[in-house]
Amino acid sequence: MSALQTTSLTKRFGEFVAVDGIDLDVESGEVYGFLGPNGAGKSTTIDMLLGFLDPSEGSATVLGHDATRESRAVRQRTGLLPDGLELYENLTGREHVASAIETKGANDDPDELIERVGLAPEAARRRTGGYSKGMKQRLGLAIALVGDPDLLVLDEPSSGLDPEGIKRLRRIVEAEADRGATVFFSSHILEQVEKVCDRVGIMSGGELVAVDTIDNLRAELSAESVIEADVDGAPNLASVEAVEGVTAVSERGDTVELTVNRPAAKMPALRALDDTAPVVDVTIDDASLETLFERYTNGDETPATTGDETAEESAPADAGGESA
Ligand SMILES: Nc1ncnc2c1ncn2[C@@H]1O[C@H](COP(=O)(O)OP(=O)(O)OP(=O)(O)O)[C@@H](O)[C@H]1O
Repeated sequence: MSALQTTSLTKRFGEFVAVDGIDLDVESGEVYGFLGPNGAGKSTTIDMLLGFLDPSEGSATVLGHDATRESRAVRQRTGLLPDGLELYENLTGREHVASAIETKGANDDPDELIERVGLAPEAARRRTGGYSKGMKQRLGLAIALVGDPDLLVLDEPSSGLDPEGIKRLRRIVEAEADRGATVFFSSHILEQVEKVCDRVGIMSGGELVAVDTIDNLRAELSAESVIEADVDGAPNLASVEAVEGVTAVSERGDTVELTVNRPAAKMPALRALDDTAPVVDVTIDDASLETLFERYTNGDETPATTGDETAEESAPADAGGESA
């Protein structure tokens, strides 16, 4: 069953097409990574999914509700951590969580949620005006978790988190998925998406340019490995080039560089080379997920490989310990 489905979902701002006819399909219980560099259209899509923006064309169905006409019903069952969370500076963190519980008619214990996201109880009793980015993100996550939502929409949730916060976020996402929630997780940070998501959709320039499981992306990636082999003697490059799956061969001094387009071609290529000149050392560079991402989003801004791991000025003490 789909938790979230869009049909030709489009958003134009004047002449500019921010989201260009995307067809998303996210299964119930799935952890879906919504990837793309800055400006790719992720936040605009999320705003349409939750009824904050009307589509210019197309439609979205979220948890069985029309995202535009029934946005209240969608939002009641969704926990959202928005990009650029806005807080009331004069209210404490705990007051924000308590207010979210009241608004949703939920019966969560605010202190439990605060502990779960790793915000120290003393920090939660302070006004949010002095919060660091990481503390705001933790608080935003606590608010998103209110009422055990059927769908969690997390827009760049790791932004501003330190490594401990990122690990904790991952465990929370996993626990939410185990509970049966669907998690829609937007990010330009590949490393985190790779670790938690069942499938990813890659946005570029407003278009959904790829959708696949991480395993399939990996398989496609390993399709391009570069092998550097140091040889003792003069190799016959033509016989290596003849091996199926070898796409490029070049020689630099005693080093031969081979590019293969599938994992199964690595050993035959090396054997063929070794037959012509003994191979004395080998390094294999399997392309990273980042390389694939760059290929799909070519021309767009290069994504970061790690989070904005900005140290929090007043890093919250680990109130809850490291329980999973
Ligand atoms: N209200 C608006 N008016 C005009 N253009 C807009 C508006 N909102 C977004 N855009 C443009 O639409 C494009 C997509 O923006 P969006 O915020 O959805 O991207 P994103 O993938 O979420 O990027 P980021 O990771 O930077 O948040 C950008 O070029 C942005 O400048």
